[in-house]
Amino acid sequence: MREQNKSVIFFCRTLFLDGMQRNGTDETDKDGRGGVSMAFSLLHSAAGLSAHTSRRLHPLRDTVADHSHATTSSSSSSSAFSSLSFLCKSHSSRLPRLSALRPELLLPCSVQIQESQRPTVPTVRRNRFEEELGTYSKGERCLDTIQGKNSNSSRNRGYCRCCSRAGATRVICSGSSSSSSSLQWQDSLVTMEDRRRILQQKGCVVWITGLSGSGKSTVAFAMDRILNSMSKVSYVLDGDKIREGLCNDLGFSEKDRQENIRRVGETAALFADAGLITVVSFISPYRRDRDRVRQVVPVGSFIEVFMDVPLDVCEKRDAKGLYKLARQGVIKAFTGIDDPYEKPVNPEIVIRAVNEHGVCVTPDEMAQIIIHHLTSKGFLAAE
Ligand SMILES: Nc1ncnc2c1ncn2[C@@H]1O[C@H](COP(=O)(O)OS(=O)(=O)O)[C@@H](OP(=O)(O)O)[C@H]1O
Ligand SMILES: Nc1ncnc2c1ncn2[C@@H]1O[C@H](COP(=O)(O)OP(=O)(O)O)[C@@H](O)[C@H]1O
Repeated sequence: MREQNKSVIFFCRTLFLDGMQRNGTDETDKDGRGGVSMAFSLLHSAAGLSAHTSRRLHPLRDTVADHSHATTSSSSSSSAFSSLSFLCKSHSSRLPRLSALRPELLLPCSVQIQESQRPTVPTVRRNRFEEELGTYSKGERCLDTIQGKNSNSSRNRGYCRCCSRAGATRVICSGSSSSSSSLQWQDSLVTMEDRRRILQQKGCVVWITGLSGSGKSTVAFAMDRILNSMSKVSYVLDGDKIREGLCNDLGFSEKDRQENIRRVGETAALFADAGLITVVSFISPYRRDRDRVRQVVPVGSFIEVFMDVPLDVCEKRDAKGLYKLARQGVIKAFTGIDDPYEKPVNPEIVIRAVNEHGVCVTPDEMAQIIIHHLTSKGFLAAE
């Protein structure tokens, strides 16, 4: 068993799910279990490993056990990517819960738990959106200022508002906050460029927005299939699927939609950081929410695709019968009927149901338009 796993680990691609990142994916999950187990579950799926819904499992203990199974079984797979291994590095706030795990569960599945070696600087990281849009109070400083370090991590963009240093690393302020956690971002020792060389592609987020029935999912999965046939590693985050798991506590109010998009945006950004062509198909009706996701993805790596399909076409399709129910008033706040949809102002790609000759465009043709864009921007090549 141990020997077998050694070889798996030797070949595998690693990805850190660091306690720090819970600030993004499970910020509203006070318990902290849901986001981590869901992230494991999604990554299992992305790697083509056996995926279990997090709700069926005891979060953490069972995902680790599940991971043990996945790692072992992946040893026979020829796909390098299916040998994904997770090194879960814990910060102090998570230790009590993780330390309850039995060592015999942890050792064979290469999940290592260790406390940060670095001295902990009492820092508090706010919601990233607030950081970028908001201002800092007197006395607040960014982590760069405290540690005097600079990072070239692709996700650490922007500038520090307190010291106004352009190109500074992630903005983390040391001011007071309602959160009592002591967080410190640890940069990965593997860069995006390292991953790009191996995968022969550059991670990005293809964000498909449009009305219900505009063809978002159809195009997303057509892209996934075509990219797969080109030996490119892609993964679709589809509204329906994510709403069953990661966002199953959310409805369709403006606030819930905002949180929905924030969570999937953070998840997509992690997937892109891991090198995947990440295809996201959500209505995402609010321009502000989409623009915020653009901010958490490296510059140039967010490709907004607008499914410019008129409401009457979507309503005629009514694949799920939801428009009919919305017109009858059974479903409230349905996008396009009694809830707003804000069209993108300057999307990278606009997809229309008919071409300039008035001929219907097939889903594969739509997918090819997006893939052509990815190729022209260099996302499907190593350099
Ligand atoms: N009130 C209301 N408005 C819009 N859509 C609704 C609503 N209620 C349920 N549904 C179904 O939920 C799917 C949209 O989920 P999303 O996560 O993409 O929505 S959003 O981005 O948070 O607005 C959407 O799926 P798609 O048809 O694939 O877009 C609908 O099937
Ligand atoms: N290019 C297309 N031409 C014609 N029908 C399409 C096209 N793309 C999708 N459809 C159909 O439209 C309906 C809604 O598509 P779907 O992908 O589920 O939309 P969304 O994810 O935006 O709700 C489905 O019945 C699908 O078969």
